[in-house]
Amino acid sequence: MRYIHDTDKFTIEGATVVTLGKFDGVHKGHQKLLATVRDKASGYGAMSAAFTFDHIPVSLSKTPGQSYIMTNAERRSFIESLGIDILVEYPFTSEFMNTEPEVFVEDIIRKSLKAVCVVVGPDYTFGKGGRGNVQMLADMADEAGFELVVVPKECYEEREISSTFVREELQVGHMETVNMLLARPYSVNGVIAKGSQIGRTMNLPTINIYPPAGKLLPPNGVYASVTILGGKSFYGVTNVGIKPTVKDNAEISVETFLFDFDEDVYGVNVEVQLRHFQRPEMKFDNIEALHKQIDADAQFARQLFMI
Ligand SMILES: Cc1cc2nc3c(=O)[nH]c(=O)nc-3n(C[C@H](O)[C@H](O)[C@H](O)COP(=O)(O)O)c2cc1C
Ligand SMILES: Nc1ncnc2c1ncn2[C@@H]1O[C@H](COP(=O)(O)OP(=O)(O)OP(=O)(O)O)[C@@H](O)[C@H]1O
Repeated sequence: MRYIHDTDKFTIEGATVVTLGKFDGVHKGHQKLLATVRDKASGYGAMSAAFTFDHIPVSLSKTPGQSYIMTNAERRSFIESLGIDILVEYPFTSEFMNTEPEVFVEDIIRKSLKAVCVVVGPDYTFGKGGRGNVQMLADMADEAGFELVVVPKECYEEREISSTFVREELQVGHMETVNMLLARPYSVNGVIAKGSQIGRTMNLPTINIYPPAGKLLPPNGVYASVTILGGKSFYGVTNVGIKPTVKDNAEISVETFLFDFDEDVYGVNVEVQLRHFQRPEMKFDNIEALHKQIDADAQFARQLFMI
């Protein structure tokens, strides 16, 4: 996949079929758009492209101080896995925010992207003050030389799927719903760090990762999880939180006890998929009480996974 970023000047040799938006989480609705882009691109013999932004300023987001379902690196790698040829991560500057929608269509969609087909949802808006919309795209399509495809909204239980919907469910730990909306498991990716090694003394070897800043996490607590490590999947149980029983700092870690696994793995990249919320994180009176609870957590997760 060609990855265009950190520049507002780019040219693409040849035509594209493009979809545009924020694509946080790349949920089921986004995936439908991207699948349409791929189909249309093969019909046109053009390249498939997604146009998004490096970041949306917090002041503009619907939820102030908002974090994101996916980091840019996660979004990029998932979009690549969907077989998209070009990803543009455009700098979201104040100059860009003030671009009139007609100028956006002319400069970006027509000249830079050389779009022969534009695929969006019915509520797509763009340009200064969000004045550009699907009607405007339809009015400009002939002259600008592209076909406009408007994909109907994908719904879940009668509500339109959106990144906002995913965030709401994630923040209350409804992992089954989140994973349904995302059409895949929500995951946290990171490099395995050394913990304080207390786990080993409890006969509970764990892998610790520190989620990147800006990554939206579900509530602190214990989750039945599947970890992808070295191309293999491992069932386990994961604590998201600050380990109040043993730590006095507030750094959030994602710590997983993998079932039937006993290797020293540090510095390796893993993906921890959170499948089911089991209980909130708690402060225990002593390590023994904590250990007993973790045994019960592991048993519960094993039952859930039927292993
Ligand atoms: C499944 C699981 C559940 C946990 N639950 C809690 C908890 O409720 N409260 C807490 O303080 N720590 C909890 N922890 C974190 C433990 O305190 C931690 O595993 C142990 O202290 C080892 O930490 P270390 O990796 O930094 O050595 C949990 C860990 C796991 C793997
Ligand atoms: N459920 C959906 N079905 C089909 N297309 C969708 C769906 N949700 C969003 N889209 C389209 O995907 C593109 C990118 O959407 P974008 O990420 O900007 O918004 P969103 O997913 O609705 O999230 P937010 O809640 O932040 O507004 C837009 O063209 C939008 O219309």
